[in-house]
Amino acid sequence: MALVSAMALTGRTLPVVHRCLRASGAIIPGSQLISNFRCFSYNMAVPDAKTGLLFRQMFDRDTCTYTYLLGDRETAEAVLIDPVIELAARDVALLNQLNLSLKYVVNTHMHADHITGSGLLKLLVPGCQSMIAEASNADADIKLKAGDIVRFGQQELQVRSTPGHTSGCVTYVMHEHSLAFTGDALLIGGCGRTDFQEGCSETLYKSVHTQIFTLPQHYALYPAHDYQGLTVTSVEEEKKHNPRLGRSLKEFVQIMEDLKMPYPRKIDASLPANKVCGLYNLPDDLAAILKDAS
Ligand SMILES: N[C@@H](CCC(=O)N[C@@H](CSS)C(=O)NCC(=O)O)C(=O)O
Repeated sequence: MALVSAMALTGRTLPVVHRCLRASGAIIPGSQLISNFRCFSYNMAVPDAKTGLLFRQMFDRDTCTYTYLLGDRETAEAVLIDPVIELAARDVALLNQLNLSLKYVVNTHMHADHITGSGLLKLLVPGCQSMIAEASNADADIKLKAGDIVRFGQQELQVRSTPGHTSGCVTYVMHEHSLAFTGDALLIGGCGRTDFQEGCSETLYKSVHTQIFTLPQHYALYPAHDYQGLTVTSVEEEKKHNPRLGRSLKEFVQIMEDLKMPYPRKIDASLPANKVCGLYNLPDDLAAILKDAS
């Protein structure tokens, strides 16, 4: 359960936040108590207060997507990585509760299983800017390239290009805190599928082996999804135990070919919407929220 302080929300965003939360299945009685129906957030053991980084991992139960909130304790500037449109209100509520100011909404790639919260968050938090890799061919205020640094306060995210699941996939590395956000390139004990968008197994294998497995062993890795209830892994664990990526390239390609997974339920709505920050042809409940916010 999360207790949202209504006082912390601005008059403008509060009604929109309420509608978003209703649409996402959260219950809002007068007390502002939000049920744990679809989402949760909690403190991670690392990094701690001493590092100057405020870190929250949040989960969308519908699509098993992780959204990460990173805040610089010194300046209160913050970024969100991979927000989900139905949970934009949860993210705004948490930002307000923690007295953080959202600077960037950052995407690891153009998602196929859910609609990004980037566009809606830009409306709810005027002044924040969206980011995605240039290679994704999606719209955003800032298009990222390998080697770019995303700065918020005293914190830095290094952009590493990790294509293969899609051609615009990137991994964000925080060297100062020994951790990385791998998007769908590397999942815990798995990896992103390579059978649609511009998926390519050989490319994904090379990306992970050259850009992620070359990080120091102790770096913590945070994926964009987990379907087993796991939250975090490390370079060392994945190099030792990943049942797909720990094999030879030839074996990996065969494993990926044999997956034969059904397409994500929301792929038809997600891909066209995510090309334009999530603001296209939305279902009625989300379109109504958008109308309120604009
Ligand atoms: N059942 C889910 C979609 C599951 C899925 O396809 N996940 C993707 C990442 S989101 S495009 C994936 O790459 N999975 C790899 C794996 O091994 O699970 C839904 O319908 O949303």
